[in-house]
Amino acid sequence: MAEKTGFYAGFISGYAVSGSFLGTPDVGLLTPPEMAEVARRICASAPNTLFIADADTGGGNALNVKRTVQDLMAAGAAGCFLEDQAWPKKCGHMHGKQVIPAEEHAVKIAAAREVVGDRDFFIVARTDARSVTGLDDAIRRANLYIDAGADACFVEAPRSDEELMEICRRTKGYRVCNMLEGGKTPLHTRQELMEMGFHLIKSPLTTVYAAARALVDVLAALKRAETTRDELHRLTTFAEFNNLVGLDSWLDIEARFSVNSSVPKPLPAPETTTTTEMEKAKAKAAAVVAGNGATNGATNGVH
Ligand SMILES: C[C@](O)(C(=O)O)[C@H](CC(=O)O)C(=O)O
Ligand SMILES: [Mg+2]
Repeated sequence: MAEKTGFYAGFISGYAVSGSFLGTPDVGLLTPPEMAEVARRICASAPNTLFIADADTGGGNALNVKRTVQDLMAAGAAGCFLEDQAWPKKCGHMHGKQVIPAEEHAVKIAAAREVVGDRDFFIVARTDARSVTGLDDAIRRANLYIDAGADACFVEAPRSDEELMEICRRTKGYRVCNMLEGGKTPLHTRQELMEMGFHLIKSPLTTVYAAARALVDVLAALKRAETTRDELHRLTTFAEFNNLVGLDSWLDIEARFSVNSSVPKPLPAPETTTTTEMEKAKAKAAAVVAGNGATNGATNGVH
């Protein structure tokens, strides 16, 4: 849906996958192999979209980071986030977070960089230190992680426009900003954040919250009225949904390769659908990531 809407990149949110895949809050229950499996399915269903996956803490030390990054690359992701929380982590906007020593996380970022080598995979180093040791330490950590090999830094959960601007003034590399509805950071447009100095902007929970709102409301209506005949405006139509999941292209294969059809006709050679280097560069330079969750609200689109 994000791809069809015109987003060319998306974020696969740990919070959203915890909620939709496990039915649990984002408090360290989702494991890296589960995230890699979801990422594999999402990347396969939208092969022309770049996806950055949330790798949380990477699952442990440098060894776990190596496996996690390799798995996400094999899944088809274009990049990942690696954060400096102590395990079990919590959603960045929740209370009670703890961080590991900065030098320990810098080593994990360096390990991720080594695994990536000269392949094109975007590493975002996230720090959760703002609510633990303060903004100055968070900024120091972000710069340390850039020096260790991250492409971009993400200071999690700044609390005001002043803090957003301070982060842009004092951090190196590409900067990521998160627009989380109901979180600690004021909501801004892509343009406003880019003017402050952010390069990659995501709305990680927009789709999962929109899907949850719709499900809660329609189920309540069904329970109350015991029919949905007056609720059809809340739903996609049969045809609309079939179109979203590409029914026509599958029916075309069925028609051409059924036993009753004559000799199957191969399609003309497809146009190149792989992501070009230019598109990847575009995503690195200036992207707005919107929460992408498909039907289960697990992922986000990017402008
Ligand atoms: C972006 C995020 O990593 C996610 O999983 O969606 C979140 C939300 C956030 O903290 O900004 C998370 O891990 O908590
Ligand atoms: Mg997360």
